[in-house]
Amino acid sequence: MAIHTKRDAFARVLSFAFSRWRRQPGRLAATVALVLLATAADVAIPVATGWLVGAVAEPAGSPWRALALLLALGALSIGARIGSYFVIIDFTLATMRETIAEVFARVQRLPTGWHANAFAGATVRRITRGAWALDDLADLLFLELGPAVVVLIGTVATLAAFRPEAGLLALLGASLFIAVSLSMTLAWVAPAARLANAQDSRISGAIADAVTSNAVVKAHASEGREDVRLARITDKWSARSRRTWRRGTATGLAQDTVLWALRAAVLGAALLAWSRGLAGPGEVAFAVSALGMLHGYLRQIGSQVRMLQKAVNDAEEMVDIMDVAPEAPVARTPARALPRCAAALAFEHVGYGYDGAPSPLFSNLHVGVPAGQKVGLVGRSGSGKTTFVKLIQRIHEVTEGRITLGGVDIASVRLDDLRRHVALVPQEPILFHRSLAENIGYARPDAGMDAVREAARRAGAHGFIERLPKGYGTEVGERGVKLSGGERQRVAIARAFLSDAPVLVMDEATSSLDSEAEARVAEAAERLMEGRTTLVIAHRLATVERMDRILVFDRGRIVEDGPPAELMARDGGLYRALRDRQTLAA
Ligand SMILES: Nc1ncnc2c1ncn2[C@@H]1O[C@H](COP(=O)(O)OP(=O)(O)OP(=O)(O)O)[C@@H](O)[C@H]1O
Repeated sequence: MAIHTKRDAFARVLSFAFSRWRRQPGRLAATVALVLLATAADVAIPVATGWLVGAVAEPAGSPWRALALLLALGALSIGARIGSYFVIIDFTLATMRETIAEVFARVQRLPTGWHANAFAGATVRRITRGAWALDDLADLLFLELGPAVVVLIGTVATLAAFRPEAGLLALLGASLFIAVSLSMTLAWVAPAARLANAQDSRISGAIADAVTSNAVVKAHASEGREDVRLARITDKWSARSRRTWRRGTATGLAQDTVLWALRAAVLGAALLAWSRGLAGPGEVAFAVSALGMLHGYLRQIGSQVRMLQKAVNDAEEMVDIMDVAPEAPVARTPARALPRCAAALAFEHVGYGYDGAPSPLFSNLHVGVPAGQKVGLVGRSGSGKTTFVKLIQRIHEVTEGRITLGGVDIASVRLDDLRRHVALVPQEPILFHRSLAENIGYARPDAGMDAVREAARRAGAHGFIERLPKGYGTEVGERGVKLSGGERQRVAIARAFLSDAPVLVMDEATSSLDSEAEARVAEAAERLMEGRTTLVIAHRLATVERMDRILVFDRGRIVEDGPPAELMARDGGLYRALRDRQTLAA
């Protein structure tokens, strides 16, 4: 995650919000204009009231015109205010809709490493809380704080016109008040709120993590342990929130203290002037009423500044997401199209290491796979097989050398093109909580039901799907929990059939299926491999024996390379040792 200083949250969040608000200039201008109109009417109402009272006081005066004006101003104030609410409803909803879409689009495109470190639940919370904070932010700035500041400036200006020294005093007082409010909020409350919000996201992350793994929790009868674990996280959240809220309250106290100090200074000065005969009762009354007005506006602004801080902090973690760079769609220019037939694969002097690893996993890895060859990748756990296939999909980017498909450097190919070229059948297929038809069709959204059925047939999945009460319309549960392991694998194979990619990467399941299920999966896999360049991270002897060629990995190096029978015949070879122990990825 991008690291930011605590104080720049306001600048970052406000510039994020304004850049989205600017996309609706008409609604923005209408909101501001209507709010200003309503505010102007509000300010004029006491003036019209004054006329009315003045007219009544005069023996021959007629108050009716003043009354008509007063009613017209009242209607204008209500009409303009309600109008601004109607406009801001559409303005805010459009902003929230666009922001959610934009952040979701970014989250989907963030690198695998980011997702590996993020809790899904926390990400959801960051986005939803942030979107709602944008709603608060718009209401506060345009409907409340903005008009209040305008009125304050107007009041100070009126005071200054009437009594320059009173205007100066009001200006100094208001400036002191706003300076105290902003500095305490920015430097003291906001950093605490940032930590509280991070913990708030952790609560969502922890709940989602435990709920997602509920089967494991049940299997270990560890519900109580999970309760305690969550309580630890909420305890910390509560401590951090208490600190934030107390700081907010203390800021309110400081604001009130400044207001009362201002009141004491002004009244003290007025009374001193009166006691020396420099001011009459009229002047003292003026000072009292002007102060009362100022006090009201400043209090309002003070509480709005505190709400503004909350909205900014609530949006902050969402804005952070937008600062993380997405996967590069094309790492090196110019982008090239991958020919459909590009199925020969080559690693040319490839180097790659994970961040933080003491030494690179691969260095100078050099190996070619001709089109259509079936290659088994074997080796001990952690020897680099998974990383090898991830580099082909550009889940990680090589740091040295290059990988080519059909002679084209994959770094110069658009990511979506590359990934459509490589079908993946993972070890633990993950399905969407959607219908089976949607899950299989995911590989090719334009495929019709006939193509989906055909793919399922070839994957040996059609039979079990047809037997389900809702057939292809059956929803499979989150991540596919309602299907058996073998069924999930056949759905993943059906997906790969449908995508019809020239390169196939399979990570064979290590968990044992019963022999019948295993035979079905193996048959389907065999059919899928036909005519494709295939890389199988292989764990089963039967699979390995059917391969054209085996690459044996050991600590990031390919130590043996050849047909299975030839490797088996090598005395003292690693493949043979692994086979003798019957564990190909121990
Ligand atoms: N995301 C990651 N971040 C840091 N190190 C990683 C990451 N993924 C893998 N590694 C490390 O890289 C090395 C190679 O891992 P890799 O997953 O490629 O091995 P593997 O041969 O596929 O193992 P297995 O058969 O157990 O799946 C291991 O030491 C592993 O700990």
